Amino acid sequence: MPRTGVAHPVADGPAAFDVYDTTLRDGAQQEGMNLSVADKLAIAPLLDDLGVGYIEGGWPGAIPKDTEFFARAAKELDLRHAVLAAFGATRKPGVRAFDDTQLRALLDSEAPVVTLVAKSDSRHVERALRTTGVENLAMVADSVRLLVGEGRRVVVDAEHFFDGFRHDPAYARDVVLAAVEAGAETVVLCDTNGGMLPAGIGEVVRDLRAALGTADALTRLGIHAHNDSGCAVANSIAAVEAGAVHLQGTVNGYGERTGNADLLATVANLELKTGRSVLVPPADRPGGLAEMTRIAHQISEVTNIAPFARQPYVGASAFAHKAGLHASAIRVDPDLYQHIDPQAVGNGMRMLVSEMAGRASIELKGRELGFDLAGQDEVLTRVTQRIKDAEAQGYTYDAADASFELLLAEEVSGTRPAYFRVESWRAIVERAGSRGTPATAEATVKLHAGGERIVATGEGNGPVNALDHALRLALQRVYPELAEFELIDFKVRILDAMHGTDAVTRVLIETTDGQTAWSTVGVGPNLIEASWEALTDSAIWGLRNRGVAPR
Ligand SMILES: CC(=O)SCCNC(=O)CCNC(=O)[C@H](O)C(C)(C)COP(=O)(O)OP(=O)(O)OC[C@H]1O[C@@H](n2cnc3c(N)ncnc32)[C@H](O)[C@@H]1OP(=O)(O)O
Ligand SMILES: CC(=O)C(=O)O
Repeated sequence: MPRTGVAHPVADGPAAFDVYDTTLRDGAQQEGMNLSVADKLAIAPLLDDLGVGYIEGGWPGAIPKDTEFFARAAKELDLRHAVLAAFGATRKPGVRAFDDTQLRALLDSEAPVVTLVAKSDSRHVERALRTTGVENLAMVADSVRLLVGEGRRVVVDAEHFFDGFRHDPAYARDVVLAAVEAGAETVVLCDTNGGMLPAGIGEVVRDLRAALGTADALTRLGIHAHNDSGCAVANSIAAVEAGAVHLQGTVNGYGERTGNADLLATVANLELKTGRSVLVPPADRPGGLAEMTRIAHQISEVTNIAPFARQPYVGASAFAHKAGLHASAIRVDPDLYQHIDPQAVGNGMRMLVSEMAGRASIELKGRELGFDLAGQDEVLTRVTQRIKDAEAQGYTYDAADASFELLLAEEVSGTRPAYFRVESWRAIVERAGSRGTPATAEATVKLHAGGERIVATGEGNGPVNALDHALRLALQRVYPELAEFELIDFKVRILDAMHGTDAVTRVLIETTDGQTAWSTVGVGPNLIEASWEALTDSAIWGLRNRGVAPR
């Protein structure tokens, strides 16, 4: 087969099973996502590390950034296994394929694989394309033939296939046949509106294969599922089990509306639950399933969309255990409450401590934090009770590991790390000037550390900010390490909304020293008091974590 003008890495043909990523095309259709060319160039190698076979880079000719992406990718990307695919549509009705400017742009992209979206629901042909069924079949065949003749491998995305097949099975089948007979190597059945359920997907794929008759053996089918019914991953697996050998999806399930099938969960299910080997990670770089969690989070960094904690397999909560009964079984064997070993996908098990904890939860969390509490029933009972009492007052420890660790250290050793002793603190807010002039705050702390009594005053744009400055200023003379600590998140929650301004307040603070991030909690009837508690816990945990001895 001729391959003219192809500058990107080329794979000779489809594998027995293809994983085709469309994060950079359909994923980018997600509300709020706007990927630059540099973003796409940063994501593509991560997808290659994951081990996908294809990276759909975008729609050159329709979106200027995507045209630029393909031009730059040819020079800048060094992909080990994945092949780039350019996405576009079949020729316009009544226009020769050769003269269709968008098809020309797909050729100009020099992507070795071109994926064409084609109408396969006769209602869409008539109402959206406003042409005849016969002309649409010609649009599919002509477009595929042109691209194949120019040496491109062609995938056809049969848009609205499942709805179309149910409405007019013969026409939907004819679209598939037109693509295959013209030389498309794979026809991807799209649940474009995402409303299907797994049983229906399996049924349609099987019925189509029967309707293809002898052509079935020559036809590679794929699946492209959207998540509008919440079933995109299950629908993709149902299609694979019914015979699809090409899987499309997006990392983290990004995509139009409610997103596409999450490629990560789908491939993890296929590899770990059905025994198929579908990823081809590079031999010379860390990748594949075991790096999936890292790759998912690195891609989140580039898309600037916060990772979803409850995402299957790769989410921070995917293997986080809160209930005491779960922990007690996990202490015997983690498999009793986990569907896989989290390490298989590069994730890890975490214990959460809360009012739902039992002694086993505390023992396992303690082990995670470096405390061996096995057999220390008295300590375990005391800590469990203290946690339950504190959570009843409004504390929450599953979001404040650092405060829990300090509490545990105190119960184990009998004392709290004595880095400083607070004599008093105060904060005032002042607005000097007329309405519209920003208010400022000033705080004074008096404490004892390093054998001295220290009085320090800090200013800030609010009382907590001022207190934070004053506390650091006072302590930095004795603990210069504090200069590296930075407050990165501050959350306030009113716990008893019925009480209005005299309600109990919970403050959660996240701090970093550039290497580690830690969270602390404070609770009180007063926002500033709760904040002070979280701020002091934060300073103490940070110093203790660095191995600094009280001075
Ligand atoms: C299911 C999917 O997600 S497919 C991917 C969809 N992605 C995108 O739409 C993102 C990129 N899109 C774009 O940049 C623009 O929509 C373009 C450049 C493709 C087209 O823009 P415009 O020429 O301004 O047309 P517009 O978007 O208003 O309408 C789409 C046209 O394509 C036609 N069309 C739709 N599907 C197809 C198809 N498979 N084959 C040929 N023409 C098609 C429509 O009938 C309509 O034609 P009309 O202009 O004669 O009414
Ligand atoms: C092609 C595509 O993105 C769809 O049908 O959903």
